[in-house]
Amino acid sequence: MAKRGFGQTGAQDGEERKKITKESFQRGLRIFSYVLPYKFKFIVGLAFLLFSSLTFMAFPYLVGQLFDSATGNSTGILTNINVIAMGLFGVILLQGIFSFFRVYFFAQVSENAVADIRRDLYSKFMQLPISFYEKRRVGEITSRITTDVAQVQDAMSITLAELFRQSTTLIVGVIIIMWTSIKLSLFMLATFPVLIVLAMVFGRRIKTLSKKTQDELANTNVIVEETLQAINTVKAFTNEMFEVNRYRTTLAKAVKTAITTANYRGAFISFIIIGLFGGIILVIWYGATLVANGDINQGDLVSFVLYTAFIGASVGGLGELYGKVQSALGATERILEILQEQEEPTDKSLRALSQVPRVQGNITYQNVAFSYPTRPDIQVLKNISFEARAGEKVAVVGPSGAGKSTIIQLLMRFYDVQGGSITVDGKDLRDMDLTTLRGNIGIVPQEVLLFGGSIKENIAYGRPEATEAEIIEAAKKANAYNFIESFPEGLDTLVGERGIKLSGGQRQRVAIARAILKNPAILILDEATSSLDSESEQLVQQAMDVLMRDRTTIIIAHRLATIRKADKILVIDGGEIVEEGSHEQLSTNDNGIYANLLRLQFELS
Ligand SMILES: Nc1ncnc2c1ncn2[C@@H]1O[C@H](COP(=O)(O)OP(=O)(O)OP(=O)(O)O)[C@@H](O)[C@H]1O
Repeated sequence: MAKRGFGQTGAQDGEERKKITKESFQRGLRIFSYVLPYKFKFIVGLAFLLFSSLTFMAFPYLVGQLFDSATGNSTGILTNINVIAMGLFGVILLQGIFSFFRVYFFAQVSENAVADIRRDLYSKFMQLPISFYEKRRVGEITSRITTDVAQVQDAMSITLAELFRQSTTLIVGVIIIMWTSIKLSLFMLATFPVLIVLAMVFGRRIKTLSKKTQDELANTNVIVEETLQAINTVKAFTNEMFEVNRYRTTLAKAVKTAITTANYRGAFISFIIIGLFGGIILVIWYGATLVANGDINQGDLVSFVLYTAFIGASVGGLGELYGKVQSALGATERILEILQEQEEPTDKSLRALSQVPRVQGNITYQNVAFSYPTRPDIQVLKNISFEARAGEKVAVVGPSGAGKSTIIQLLMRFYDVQGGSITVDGKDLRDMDLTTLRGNIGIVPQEVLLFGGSIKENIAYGRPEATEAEIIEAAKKANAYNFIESFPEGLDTLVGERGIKLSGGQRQRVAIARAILKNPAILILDEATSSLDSESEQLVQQAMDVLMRDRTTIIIAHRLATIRKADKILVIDGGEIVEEGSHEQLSTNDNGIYANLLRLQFELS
């Protein structure tokens, strides 16, 4: 079967960080539908956030009062130094308590909402058609559920809170200073537009650079993932150092960009510091002249300076937050894009295989034409017509790349045909429910992939509701029970990454047991090209024979023994059926392709 091999790359789709526009912001807000189920906690969290932001704003005021009462200029209700100091402690205490509850509630909302997003994304991944996966790299897709979701989580818990806090500080701060002294406030505010314009120019540059850093880092991760997945291939080709160099080069590029970004970020931060403190010095200077003229008193100047520092910090903070909101919006859009992808039309109401209506298994291909969605210009199948009646065994043979696996993929409706039609029991696959179709097909692939877990779980994958007795029976029929029993833990023996490694023949027999348990009307066998030792081969063959009984079987055949038993042989070449008939009919035609294939390919098997 055609596999997506090592080093194969899918078309990479753009991952631009979206500019914040009204539309992107509105689209981004749609992710908040995930917050809706937790809206009560969210609102309580927001309230605590507001309380903590507001109490903090009392701090400069009280410090001013403290200063006034110390210098004997006190005019307000607060005159006693001790009372004011207590008040300051009170403010900090409240601030601490409010912050705790703010974090507590926001964590509950964001953790739950993010788990919901992850669950929906994963459920989507499971239900998207194969063609979706062919256009993308696995690393790219997994980063949706990891990196992008983490960014959204950050946005929901930290960024949003910061945004809210900084904005409150800015607005309330400006109102308070205006109220304290209009003159001084206007003077102070005159220095700010300059700061803001410069911050925006800086911010934009940093944003593009951060995106570049992210992209380059993603490239390095793709190398890690691909090579780890295909570590055997890397080692077989002794390409370890080649890969290390490839990684090193890509990493070096990422580091270079990251450092440039960091330089800009550093410059940005020092600019904020210098600008901010420069501004404060100017304000103190002008404030001092106002105090000298008796326009305001000393305590007011102290609070004013503190408010100015708060306002300055929040403006600086908002600049940084802009970038974060932007990344979060980008991540949100990428997540929503996936959530809006069209799923395969499976019937989710059919919970158990036993509920799937059984077909008889009459298969007809009528002038089928097909090209893969990723390569629409290459026609892989042309005008394929054949029939497999219920219970018949049809062997598909032909050179590599002829289109054998494609014929099978179309039967499972991994893709839709572009011309002609495929019917099962006279019904077009496109009009058939996908769950019914696939529920009636069993497959024993060439390379059997077992999931991490016990042998029992792996066999039960064919029919999750099966009882232990049924699993054992299937294992026996598949000639698998003997070797399973020889393991100390029997059916509970773990396989896969952390378990025992089964041999090729054993894996195939587990796959056969899976298919027997599923008991499908239609069977697809993709014979292994690599030969097993003769004993194992015989066991597999026997098991296959049991499995094929009374089912319509389509076999991508590589062994003469299998082909001989077939009711019909289809010889495929260049995406077309070039010969069709029984072994006896085809092998007598000495000049035929089949006879030639027999000589070249099957003679020795
Ligand atoms: N997912 C895919 N996307 C694009 N092209 C594909 C895909 N799978 C297979 N092809 C192409 O379609 C053609 C037929 O491939 P297919 O896997 O059906 O051949 P095959 O006869 O099964 O070969 P083999 O015996 O080597 O497995 C090949 O040219 C292959 O490159």
